[in-house]
Amino acid sequence: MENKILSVENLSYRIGSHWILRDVSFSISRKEFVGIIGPNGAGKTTLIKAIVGDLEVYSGKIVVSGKIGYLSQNPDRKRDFPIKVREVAAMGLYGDRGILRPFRKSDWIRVDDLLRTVGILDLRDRKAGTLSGGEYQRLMLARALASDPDLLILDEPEAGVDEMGKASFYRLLESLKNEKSIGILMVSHDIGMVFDACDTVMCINKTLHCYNDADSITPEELQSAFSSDLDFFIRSRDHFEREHHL
Ligand SMILES: Nc1ncnc2c1ncn2[C@@H]1O[C@H](COP(=O)(O)OP(=O)(O)OP(=O)(O)O)[C@@H](O)[C@H]1O
Repeated sequence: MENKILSVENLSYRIGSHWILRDVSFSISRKEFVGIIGPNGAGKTTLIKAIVGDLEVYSGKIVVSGKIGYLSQNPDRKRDFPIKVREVAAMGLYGDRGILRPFRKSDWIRVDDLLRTVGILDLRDRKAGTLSGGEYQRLMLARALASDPDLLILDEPEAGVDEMGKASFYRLLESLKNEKSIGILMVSHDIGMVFDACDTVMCINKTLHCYNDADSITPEELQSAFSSDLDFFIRSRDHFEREHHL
């Protein structure tokens, strides 16, 4: 498909004799928001690492058609580091495919545009370490957007963010997806938000247990993925029943 920006075929990864991922295949298109759910230790972060190029040896094939913007799990955050919000966002313009020359005025205008897009332009001169969890998350998003990615990957972006903050962050992702015509792949433990915000939900537990429209996934499919995490399964089932008025 022309719109496809990520294709993963038969991805397997093991450490010694222990399989972390087995035969995982899926693809993502532009304007598709995919949520990855699964119990602790299911291999979600490992899958992301393989896609962003942080795993050295795996079997299978991963094809990315374009650039990736990546928000890692628990980004390193030093409260006393004296660097401004604007400067942190500007770092996204450097890197492999970024600029390698001194900053120009037009670059700062671009940085301010990004901060405006994520809703924190008024904080641009604050020290990054003084931001709240939700504000910092938006700053990381601005930095990831700086390279104009085709695929945005987020690993548990909701850590330390309250319910209102999460909901508005997911709305922001939804609008970015359409405005910039990007694909989004997000790992999350917030099952309710994933079912509400994502177009497609992927349940993983070493293997792919389901990969379908958020509206079509059944409790049985969730149970097969979450059999080792009963609490997570019950939350998923409760959400499903609420959504389908059972
Ligand atoms: N470098 C490593 N050495 C040994 N085991 C590892 C290594 N990296 C990951 N693992 C194991 O691989 C499995 C999958 O880890 P991964 O971090 O991908 O899970 P996850 O689904 O993201 O979990 P969580 O929801 O808890 O963040 C876990 O059992 C983990 O302990």
